[in-house]
Amino acid sequence: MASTGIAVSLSNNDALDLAVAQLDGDQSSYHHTPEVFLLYLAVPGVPLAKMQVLESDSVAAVKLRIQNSKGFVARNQRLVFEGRELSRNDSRIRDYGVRYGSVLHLVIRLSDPRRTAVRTVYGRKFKFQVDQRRNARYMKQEISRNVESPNGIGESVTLVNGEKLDESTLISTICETNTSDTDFLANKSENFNGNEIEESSEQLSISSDIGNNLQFDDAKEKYPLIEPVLVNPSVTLTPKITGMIEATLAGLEMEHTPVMSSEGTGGVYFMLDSSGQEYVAIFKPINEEPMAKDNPNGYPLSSDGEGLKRGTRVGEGAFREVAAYILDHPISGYRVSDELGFAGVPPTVLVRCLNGYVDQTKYDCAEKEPKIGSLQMFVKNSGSCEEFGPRAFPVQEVHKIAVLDMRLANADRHGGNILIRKDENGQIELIPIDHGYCLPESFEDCTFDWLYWPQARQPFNVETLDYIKSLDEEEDIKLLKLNGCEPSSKCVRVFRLSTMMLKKGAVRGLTPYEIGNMLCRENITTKSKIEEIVEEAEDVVLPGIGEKAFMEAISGIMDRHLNELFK
Ligand SMILES: Nc1ncnc2c1ncn2[C@@H]1O[C@H](COP(=O)(O)OP(=O)(O)OP(=O)(O)O)[C@@H](O)[C@H]1O
Repeated sequence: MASTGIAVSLSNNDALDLAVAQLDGDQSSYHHTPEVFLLYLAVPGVPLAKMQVLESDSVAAVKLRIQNSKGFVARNQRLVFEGRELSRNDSRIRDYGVRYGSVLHLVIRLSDPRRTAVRTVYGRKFKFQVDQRRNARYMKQEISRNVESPNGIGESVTLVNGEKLDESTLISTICETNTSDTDFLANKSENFNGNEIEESSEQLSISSDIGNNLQFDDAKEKYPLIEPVLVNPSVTLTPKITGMIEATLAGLEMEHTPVMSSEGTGGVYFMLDSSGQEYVAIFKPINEEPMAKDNPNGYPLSSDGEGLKRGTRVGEGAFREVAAYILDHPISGYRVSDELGFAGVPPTVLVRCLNGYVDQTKYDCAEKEPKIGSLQMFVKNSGSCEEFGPRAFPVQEVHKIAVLDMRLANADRHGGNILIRKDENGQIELIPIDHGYCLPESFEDCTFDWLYWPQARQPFNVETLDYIKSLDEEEDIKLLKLNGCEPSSKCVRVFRLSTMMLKKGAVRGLTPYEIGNMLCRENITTKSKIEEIVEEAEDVVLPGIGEKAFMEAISGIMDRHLNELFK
C-alpha cells in the first residue's frame, strides 16, 4: 500500500472554482460559502494537504476529485474519517459527519507485486517484486536503475521463454499461469542461450523483502516459528489445515521471508513453501489490523477500540476470519474433516507465528515476539471480482456468497474480497476471502456489492433453499464456542436476526436481492428494514425480557413486515 499528498484540481465545478479562487493557500483567507468547504487530507508520511469539496459531494465524488488531481484510481482509495471507513460510495460525506476543517485519512491500495526473477546475459540473476500492472519496459528500467552493468541493458531485447517480447506487455500477462518466480530474460542478443546463463547465474537481491534472512535464532529456541492456537484441546485440526501449517513452517524454517501484500488495509503476508517459490497461506496478525497499533499502512489508531466498521472491534479480525470458515458448513451438513463449505471459504485457523517483520526494511530491529493471527490457505486465482464485470459470474457462485454474507451480516463484502478462478472444466468459481468484519454487533455497516449484480435478482435454486432450511443458528453458536470463538451477546443477536431474515425470506421465495436489501442500509443515514424491526421490537417488549422471548417478538414483527412488503 502506498500513499501520497493530495492537491485537488476542481476546474470542472463552478462552485469549487469559485472557492479555489478565494483560497490563496492560507486557511484564514478562505471565504467559506455554504456549498463548499475545506478539508484536510492526511496521508502517511506526507504533510496534511488541503482540499475543497462540496458539502453535497458523495464519497465517490470525493474519490474522483482525488483521482483527477493525483491519478490514484478511485477504486484503490480508502477514505477514513474519525476511525470509520467511508465505505458507501453513494453516501454523502457529510452524512458520515465530515464537516468544514475535518481531516480525512487516505490510504491507497495497490495491486499485489509479483515475485519475479530476471536473468541477464551477464550471468546475473535478480529477484524483486514488481506491480503486476507494470509492463516489461518498466522492469528493464528498474534493472538498469538498480544494477551496475558493464553496458547497461537499455538497448537489450527482452525474451521470455526464448521468445521476443513486446515491451508494453503487462507483467500480469507474462506471469498469468505461474504464481512462482517468472523467468524474464533481458538480453543483448537475439541468439541468446538460456542454459549458459543458468550455469553462471548468481543471486543478487534488489528488493529488501526478498532474500532477507529471518534472523531469529535466539527466539527460535523459545517459540516455534508457527503453531496453531487451540483454545479447546479436544478440537482436532483437519489434514488440510495441518498440511497448511506444516508447509508454512517449512518455508519459515528455510528462512523464506513472508511477502507483505500491498493490497488490503491490514498487515497481510503471503507465506512461502519450503522452495520459496509458491505461496501456501495468508497470515494476518491481529496487531497489524487497520487501526491497531502496528498497522503498517498508516491508519490512525482507534480511539475507542471500535474497528473500521461499526459493530466490530480492533484486534478481533482473526477470530472472525476463523469463525467464517467454521460456519461455512458443507452442503452435506456439519464439517467432519476437510469438506468444502457451501460458500467455499478457504481453510482458516488461528495461529501463533514468530513474525518480526512489521516493517521489513527494519527487519533486524523489529521485535521478535510471536504474533497471533489468522492463517488462511492461499488460493491461486486470476484476480478479484473488482477487476471483472459481474455478468460472467455463474448465478450459483454469486448465490453461495450471498447466503454466507447474509448469515454473517458481513460488513466488508466488496468485489476485492471475492477471488476468481477457473475450475478444471473452465467454469468460473468465486472464492470469498477477508471475513474480518463479519458477525458485527450491529447492522449499520452491512454492505454487499453483489446486491447490485444481476444474479442477485434470480431466485435461489432448490439445493440452496434446502441448505438455508438446514441452518441452525443455535447449533452454530455452540460450534463457535466449542472452537474457542466466543462472540459477544450483541454479535450473537445480530447473527440470530440475520439467519432468521434469511430463512424467512427464502421460505417466501424472495431473491438474494430482496433479502439482502432488508439487511443493508440504502444510505448511511436511513436505517435498514432489519434495524426498523429491531427498534419496533425494543419498543414493544418489556424491559428485562429474556433473549428467547425477545427473539420470539422479533419473529412476529418480521413476519408482519415481510407479509406487508411481499403480498
Ligand atoms: N486466501 C487467499 N488466497 C489468495 N490470495 C489472498 C487470500 N487472502 C487474501 N489474499 C490476497 O491478499 C490481499 C489482501 O487480503 P485481504 O483483502 O484479506 O486484506 P485486508 O487487509 O483484510 O483487506 P480489506 O482492505 O479488503 O479489508 C487480497 O486482495 C488478495 O489479493
